Amino acid sequence: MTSEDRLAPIRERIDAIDAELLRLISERADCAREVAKIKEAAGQTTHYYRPEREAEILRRIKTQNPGPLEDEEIARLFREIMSACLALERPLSVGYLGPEGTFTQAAALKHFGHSVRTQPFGTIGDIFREVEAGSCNFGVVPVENSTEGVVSHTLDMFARSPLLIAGEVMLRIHHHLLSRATEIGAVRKVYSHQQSLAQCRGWLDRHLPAAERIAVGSNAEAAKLAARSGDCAAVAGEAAAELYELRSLAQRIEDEPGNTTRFLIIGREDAPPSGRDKTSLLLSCRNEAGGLHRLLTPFAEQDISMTRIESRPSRQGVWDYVFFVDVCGHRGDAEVSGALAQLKTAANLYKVLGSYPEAVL
Ligand SMILES: O=C(O)C(=O)C[C@]1(C(=O)O)C=C[C@@H](O)C=C1
Repeated sequence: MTSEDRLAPIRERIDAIDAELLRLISERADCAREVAKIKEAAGQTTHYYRPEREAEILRRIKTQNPGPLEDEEIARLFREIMSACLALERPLSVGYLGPEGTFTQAAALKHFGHSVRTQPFGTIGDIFREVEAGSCNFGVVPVENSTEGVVSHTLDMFARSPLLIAGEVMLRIHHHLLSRATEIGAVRKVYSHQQSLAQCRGWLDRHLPAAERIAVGSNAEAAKLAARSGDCAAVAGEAAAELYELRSLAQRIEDEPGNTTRFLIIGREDAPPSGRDKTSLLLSCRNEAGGLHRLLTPFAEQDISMTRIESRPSRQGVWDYVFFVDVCGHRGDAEVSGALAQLKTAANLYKVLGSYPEAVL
């Protein structure tokens, strides 16, 4: 029997499975239409997107996954099915830090799937403004990188904005050296976002010590610039290579192999409880011995884990600081709401930035 003969019956099985999958996915899409009708009747026009429900579904799929596909892979497939179902109910528009091809766009698509309308904006401030004005349903902004630390501009925007955090996305960041040149030796200038240059500092020192490093607004803009001249390169992601037709001269040049960026989903509302949530807060206390310790004591007393604390100058006094704090749990949970009530009375500044599901994908 030839290999073609052996393949034929398996392909027949695949065709039958595909027909069944198609039937089931269409049936699921019909259910989404029913859901939309109920939401419409209830007048919940702003609640078509349900982050807590999506997080629950993805978590369940991952625990039920029998293999052989990886949990992440199967969750990505379901992510896209839900994205298409939501688009049938009501398409979402999502603003991100552009231009096209940035990691922020990749984060937006990872979180919402490919059926949303993504819209690039030039600055983090523009994204906040557009979501506040209602021209985008949600925005996606970078907040911290595992190698380079916090994106301070994003944190500062929260201090001034009424927007809330409705979700988080973790994205593994792989940087490549992209150019029209055919070899690394021909590269005289390297463009990238300053964080990316910093994340690849060691590699650039070793392989391109003489090349000039130029910081620009985004990795995608760097790729655009690199596409203009044969002796330039960009440090950017895979999406930018395709978009700007650049050759990848070296892959995965980041100094830390676990390099991950965390992005936040910002919206006019945060998310209802999903069972595994985080709450982000903006706090400040009196500038005195033990002030911060006293402020955070309610979390310890209620056994609430703090996953992050970041300090930023308050811009009000020379030595005054505000703290960005993330804790496990939803602000509607009894322990968290108890701790928050205590905190509110003790803090100089107290602002809940939102409760939202922990990243699933
Ligand atoms: O359950 C809902 O409320 C739905 O709208 C359905 C659905 C889904 O496809 O499962 C779609 C979009 C929502 O964001 C959450 C879930």
